[in-house]
Amino acid sequence: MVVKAAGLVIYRKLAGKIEFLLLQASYPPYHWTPPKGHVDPGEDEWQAAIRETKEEANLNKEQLTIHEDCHETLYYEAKGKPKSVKYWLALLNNPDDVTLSHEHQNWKWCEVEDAIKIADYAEMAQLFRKFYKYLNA
Ligand SMILES: Nc1ncnc2c1ncn2[C@H]1C[C@H](O)[C@@H](COP(=O)(O)OP(=O)(O)OP(=O)(O)O)O1
Ligand SMILES: [Mg+2]
Repeated sequence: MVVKAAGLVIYRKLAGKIEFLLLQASYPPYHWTPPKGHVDPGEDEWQAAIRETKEEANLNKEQLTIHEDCHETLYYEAKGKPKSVKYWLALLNNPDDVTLSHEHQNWKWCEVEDAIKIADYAEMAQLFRKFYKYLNA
């Protein structure tokens, strides 16, 4: 059984530059990902993505413009189980402050190459490239 998760790849535009939001886990391996988490029973991936973004970064749907047509699903193994994570791209309308839940210890706004470095996983790198291309198309 695949463990399903979902999230939002949030970006902002600051001084003409696109920056992506990454959150650092407060537990090993202290990895950096966009806000995301498990799909709860009775929820679909879209609902989970929005709920997790609120819980993890304190950002509401109203503060975001979600690009419903720009999404990607990653598949990898986490804690010995296959996991899927569906991400949609979302603009943070105003570059407001982000506040964190206890699950994270730090956050960072990163330009695309920095986001790719810090996220550190090959599929995540591809996802950032694809979403960045979408924004520059
Ligand atoms: N894109 C990825 N590819 C491969 N491994 C990853 C990727 N992202 C994270 N991992 C690793 C880091 C951890 O060792 C493990 C679980 O991380 P992650 O999927 O972020 O779940 P999580 O349990 O920390 O949080 P969440 O509840 O938000 O899904 O998988
Ligand atoms: Mg999470």
